[in-house]
Amino acid sequence: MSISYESRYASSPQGVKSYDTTQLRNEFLIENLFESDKINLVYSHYDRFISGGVLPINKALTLETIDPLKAPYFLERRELGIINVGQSGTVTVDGTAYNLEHKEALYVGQGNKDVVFSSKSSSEPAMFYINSTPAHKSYPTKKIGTDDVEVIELGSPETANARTLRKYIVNSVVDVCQLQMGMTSIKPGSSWNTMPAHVHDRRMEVYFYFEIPEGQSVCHFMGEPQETRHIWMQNNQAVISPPWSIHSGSGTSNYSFIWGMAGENLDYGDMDVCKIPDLR
Ligand SMILES: O=C(O)C(=O)C[C@H](O)C(=O)CO
Ligand SMILES: [Zn+2]
Repeated sequence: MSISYESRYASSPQGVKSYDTTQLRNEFLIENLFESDKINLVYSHYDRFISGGVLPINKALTLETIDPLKAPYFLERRELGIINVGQSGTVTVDGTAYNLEHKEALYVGQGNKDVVFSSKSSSEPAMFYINSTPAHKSYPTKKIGTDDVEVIELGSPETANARTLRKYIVNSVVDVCQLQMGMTSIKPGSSWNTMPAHVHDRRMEVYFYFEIPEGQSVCHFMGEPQETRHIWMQNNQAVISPPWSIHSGSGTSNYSFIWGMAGENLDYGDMDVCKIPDLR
């Protein structure tokens, strides 16, 4: 089989207070997203959010249904967001081919039966990072190129959090049921993402860290604002953030990450910001 999945159940904030490093990592860290000629998925019970990596090298890979969906095909009741963090590739949706270059994205609406991923070159493969959430309506499939995104500059070098945030799959760019996805790149010399930190109890979130240089790492902070924990992240790993948790990180160099979220509403800005001196 080219597709494999793992289920992660929800944890309460009370329970997480007593987790040691191993249990924290087992519950929230997603280590092996990209494996040659495989689709690796993690099905989180927070908002039934699926995160995955697709790495076609020698063959095309089909997004087949998985048992937890109990559905005849993957997108029967789901929508899908794809961002290519590798080289040139193609996603074919019910016979229509969409070429995705580095950092281009595709939104695939609910009801599409066949989704097939391929790379243009096996020596310089595409790497498709994917997020999928339950969907109640079928919206059109749409490619989002690097010129289509909404760009916001955040932070400053003085507070070590200068970064560029790009909104790819948000409802001002593409019609969606509940999925939101974007990419944030930390500027050289800065290290912090999402600082001041925030929570949004209406939505869970997953961060996928990439472009971390060899030999460097990102320390990701999670937990209730007054009860934080950390997880050391390596390149091309993701981390699940429960709705009650902050999600922020500081790297030993600059880096990028893809954020994806789902839940109650589509209001990107309705986060509850935590005052930095109040964090514990
Ligand atoms: O650097 C940031 O700030 C972010 O990228 C924040 C994420 O977009 C987020 O957490 C949205 O809720
Ligand atoms: Zn957030």
